[in-house]
Order: sequence, then structure tokens, then C-alpha cells
Amino acid sequence: MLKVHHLSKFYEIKKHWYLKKERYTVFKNINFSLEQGENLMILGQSGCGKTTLAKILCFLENPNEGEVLYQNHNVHKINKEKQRLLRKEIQYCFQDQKMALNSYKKIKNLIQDGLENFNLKKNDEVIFDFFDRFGLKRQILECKPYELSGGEASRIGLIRALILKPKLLILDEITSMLDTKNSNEILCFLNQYQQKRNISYIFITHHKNLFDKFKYKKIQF
Ligand SMILES: Nc1ncnc2c1ncn2[C@@H]1O[C@H](COP(=O)(O)OP(=O)(O)OP(=O)(O)O)[C@@H](O)[C@H]1O
Repeated sequence: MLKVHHLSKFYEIKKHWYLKKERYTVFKNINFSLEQGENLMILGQSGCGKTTLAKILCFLENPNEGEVLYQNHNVHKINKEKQRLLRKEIQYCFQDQKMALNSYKKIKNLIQDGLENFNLKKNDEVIFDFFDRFGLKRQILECKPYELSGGEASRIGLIRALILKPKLLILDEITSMLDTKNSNEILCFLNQYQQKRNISYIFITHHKNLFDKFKYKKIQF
């Protein structure tokens, strides 16, 4: 399903206006493959490039070298319309959902917008079911992102991704804003959901022991 060949990312940075640009390499020559239903865990110290790799995988950023093949499409070379269609299948839950969500909109509109982007109809029952499972009060639908706790916002981000029924879900520090009870409940849910839907997950985390119930391949930066 997903093949990554010789992927490298660097930034050209100018420290002062009068100096030449310097190359800052984030990572070099990353290779891996993932079949549908398999998981990947990306591990490494802060700042080593885990989020950058995730953003490249869901084509929010371009690599400088190498390629990402999703179902044999080179995702950085296909046109925007094709990318838009694939974006429904590859969803990315940002680490900081409060920053990622549009702060001017109510949660109910943010959920609706996500569906409308892909011409899907809102199904209140499905949304309420996720709210109940993830221990979220329905009043949150009337709130704006800045009125939510970090943990509530990360669960809203997860719901926005799941209602699109992705085939690959990238979870960037999904447990970092959650207490142990909520982390366990969500990971249990994701585990059962995988058994039903054969979805693949890419976990980015500093706490790999929380993910014991999953089988996964590993990239250690
Ligand atoms: N647009 C950019 N321009 C220059 N440097 C950048 C840019 N985006 C990211 N970086 C740098 O790339 C490196 C990797 O960042 P990234 O966010 O991928 O790290 P990370 O491994 O996800 O860290 P954390 O575990 O703290 O979330 C960092 O040093 C960051 O400063």
C-alpha cells in the first residue's frame, strides 16, 4: 500500500542576511513499506524529524529526495485533484489540534467542513457515537477550539479523521494530551476499529509502551 524509497528532507537556512544559505538535513535516506492493515511506529528524540516525515507522507510537505508511493501513485507527482481524493484515504491527526483547528469556527462546523470537503453527508448518529465512546460531552459541538482542553481537542481531531473512514491514519502524539484512562480507551477503540476495518496506523510517539496491544514495524531516528 505504502512504499517509501530513499526519502530525504533538508532545509536551506540563512542565519544572517549577509551569509550564504546553509543546508540543515532533517533526515536522509529513509526506506520502508507498509501493507494495508499493518502499522508503523516512528520513534526518536524531539526535533529529529518525525512530524516532518508524517507531513511528507500525507503530502503536506515535499521531500527533497526520494519518493512516496501510495497504491503505486507517486503522491508528490500526481495532480492536485488526485491528491485531494487520496487525502480522504490518508488522514493525519496533528499533535496540537488546538492550533490545527480553525479557531473562528464551532466544532460542529469544523466536523461538517471535513465531510463537505469530500462531498460526504453528516450523520449525527455516527458523530454522537464517537462522542460517547471518547467521553466527550455533546455541548462541545457548540464550542470553538480555544474553549476546549488539549485532550478534548485531540479527540475532536481524531473524530474528524475517523468519520472519513481513512485507510491510513497518522497519529502524531495522540496520547500526549490525554490522561491514562482516556489514552487506554482510545487505543483500545483504535485496536478494535483496526480489526473491523483493516485500517493502517502510523504512530508517532515518545511512549511506545502504551501501544503494546498493536503489532507494528518501527523506524527509529
Ligand atoms: N519549515 C522549516 N524550516 C526550517 N526547519 C524546520 C522547518 N520545519 C521543521 N524544521 C526543523 O526540522 C526539525 C524536525 O522537526 P519535527 O517537527 O519534524 O521534529 P519531531 O521529531 O516531530 O519533534 P517532536 O518530537 O518535538 O514533535 C526541527 O529541528 C525543526 O526545527
